[in-house]
Amino acid sequence: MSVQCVRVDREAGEETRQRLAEVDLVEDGYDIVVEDGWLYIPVTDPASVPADLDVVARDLPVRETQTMPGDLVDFTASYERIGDVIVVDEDDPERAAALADALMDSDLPVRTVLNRASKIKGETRVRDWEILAGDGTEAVHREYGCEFAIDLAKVYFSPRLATERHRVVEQVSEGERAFDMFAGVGPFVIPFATRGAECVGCDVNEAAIEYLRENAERNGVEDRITAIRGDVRDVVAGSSEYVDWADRIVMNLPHSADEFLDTAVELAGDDCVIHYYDIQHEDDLFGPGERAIREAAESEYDVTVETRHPVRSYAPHEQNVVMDVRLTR
Ligand SMILES: C[S@@+](CC[C@H](N)C(=O)[O-])C[C@H]1O[C@@H](n2cnc3c(N)ncnc32)[C@H](O)[C@@H]1O
Repeated sequence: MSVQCVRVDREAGEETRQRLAEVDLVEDGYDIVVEDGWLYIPVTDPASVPADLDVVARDLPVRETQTMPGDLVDFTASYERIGDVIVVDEDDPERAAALADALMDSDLPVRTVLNRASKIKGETRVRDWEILAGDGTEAVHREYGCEFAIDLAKVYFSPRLATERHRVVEQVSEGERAFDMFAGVGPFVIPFATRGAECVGCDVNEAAIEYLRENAERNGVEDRITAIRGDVRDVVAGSSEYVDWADRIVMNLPHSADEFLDTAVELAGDDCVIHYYDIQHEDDLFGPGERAIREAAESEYDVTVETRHPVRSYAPHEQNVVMDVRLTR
């Protein structure tokens, strides 16, 4: 997949990587690649890259897990970075404590180290955390020029979807109307609004809606975002305001998006693209979603699947996939 990268002479590679890492700009989800004497370092936010560095787009291999940098090579655990919070997944308490100490002593910008203490669960898709070092579960994360305040103990957020979200964001044009049915803290609608879209983000989680409002203000787009708390089915059924309204709909609730397709069809205007996220077995990644969408929409709309691709692997033989589906009538 095409990713924004800093391209530097190989000789200056490590120094540049460290410089970008210090300001939290290295995108951990892709491998760094060397080719023809150049090093390509994927970045989270091309707009914040210092002006003396070249930013180019190129294909890079997706990195399934991030391994610990230089001074932490003894640890094989993977990690994710959300602002200055590092998230690890370590079952052994002694190793977890040693890992947290090593991370706090490393040259990474780290305020807190969290260990996963449960799976993502329930309607709000939040997990339990063990605080291994530092304080609190709140972070401010930057993604492609936008800033998101997040409390990981209260809301869902995954930095691994950054490139996929950016792919969708790039399709948005000024003046269009976008509805995110499961908006979380706003990683789709906030960048949509920065491109001039009029957006609605709905979420059943009160804390997510509070952060969505705060993040809209942080990014100066509060005038273009309406944040609504509630089950999106009730929100749409209870008001005609958004019926036939949307040019674009985001459905990122992968295990149960099919249960919300009737609501999506109600929201859709005459020409509407749905970004439909799903988790399916590798034997038939797209069939179940496509059949469900056709069943919900085909009596009213022509249905065209414009894009389909895996986003990341979810479990052995299971993939998180996306389809961009256009409904026209
Ligand atoms: C997988 S998260 C996605 C959040 C965000 N779109 C993102 O990419 O980070 C799904 C979100 O849907 C919300 N949710 C679950 N059921 C819902 C419902 N019936 N109506 C509205 N939101 C719901 C959860 O609270 C959660 O924030």
